[in-house]
Amino acid sequence: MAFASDSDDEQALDFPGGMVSYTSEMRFISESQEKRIPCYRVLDDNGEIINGSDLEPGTSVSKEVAVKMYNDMVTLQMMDNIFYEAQRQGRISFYLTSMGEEAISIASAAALSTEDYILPQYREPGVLLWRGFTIQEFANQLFGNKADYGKGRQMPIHYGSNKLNYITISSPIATQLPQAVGVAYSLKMDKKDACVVTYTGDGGTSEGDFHAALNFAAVTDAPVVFICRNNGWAISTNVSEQFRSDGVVVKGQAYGVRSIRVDGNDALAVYSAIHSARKMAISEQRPVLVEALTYRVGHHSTSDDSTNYCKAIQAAEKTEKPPVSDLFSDVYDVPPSNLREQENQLRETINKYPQDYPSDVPV
Ligand SMILES: Cc1ncc(C[n+]2csc(CCOP(=O)(O)OP(=O)(O)O)c2C)c(N)n1
Ligand SMILES: [K+]
Repeated sequence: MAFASDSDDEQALDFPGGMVSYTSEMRFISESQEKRIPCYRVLDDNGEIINGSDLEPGTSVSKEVAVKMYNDMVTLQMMDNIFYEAQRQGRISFYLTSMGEEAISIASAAALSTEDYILPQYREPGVLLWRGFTIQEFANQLFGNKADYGKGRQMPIHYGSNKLNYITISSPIATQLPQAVGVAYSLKMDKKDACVVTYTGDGGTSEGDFHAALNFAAVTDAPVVFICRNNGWAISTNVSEQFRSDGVVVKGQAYGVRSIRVDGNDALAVYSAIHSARKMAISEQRPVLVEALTYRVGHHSTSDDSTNYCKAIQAAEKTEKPPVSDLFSDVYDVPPSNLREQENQLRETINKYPQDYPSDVPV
């Protein structure tokens, strides 16, 4: 049996990737850290800048940029409301809103150059809006008309724009991630002063493509920024059923990718983090992972009814209604005759017209 000694610990193994020190202590690496990775924010709960907060040095947001960010976030909400209603009216076949997640797409777009390539998931039309895609251009795609750049071949919301360096959305989750690394590698070979920014939801990180992409980006030193919108849900699957790790941010380190967790509802924090991430990606030629914590305020899409996976709602819906007799009890110790008469009349009416009364109320 070997005993631990200090001198043991000083010995090291020269192994590909660097020196590995020896230890005679058998210690498994814990599956979790004691404390969760903190979430970077700049604004407090009231939207005021926190004193001494760490905005990236040199990143002051001009009034013009701040106003455009606000305008675009409001425009995105209005656009979502109108197109959502159009879908409900049967005028388009499908729609998906960004409600609750506007700050991630708009503030990240604000921190980029239009030379940077975007490989989106589907909840980032805010980037297009920021870059000047018009409401008419969105509408043309949604209606699949002749003016749609995709010639009506795609489902609604699968936008794309050559002019704006926004690669067309494809439905299969996470395929854009390894593709983004390929695009970033080509920018690297061409020595371009630009990077690739690719988006995924937390659900996308449960796909193999996410893991392949992070590793691929790390080993090719590709200038790509991965932005994960962690809104806690992949349609009806909660993150607790998707992974046991501390969210998504910790996966970066395992692949050798620098990473940060940020408050996705804090537009200034998103702007600052993406501005820094872009600079690191280009000047240091490396990938960066950003996990933005956020909430999906609406349904997943028009094909989904999220009240179905509210557990509370399902349980309440399945529980029997109180019986008819409860309508007449709990007021009088001995019900007066007129009340008993009303109860009898009600029961007779229900017996006569059962189809007009809810079947789940015990008579
Ligand atoms: C490979 C693949 N599997 C399943 C689906 C069906 N699907 C569409 S969206 C979605 C949820 C994705 O969730 P997430 O990545 O967290 O994004 P969010 O919708 O929350 O923005 C799923 C499972 C798909 N499009 N592609
Ligand atoms: K995709």
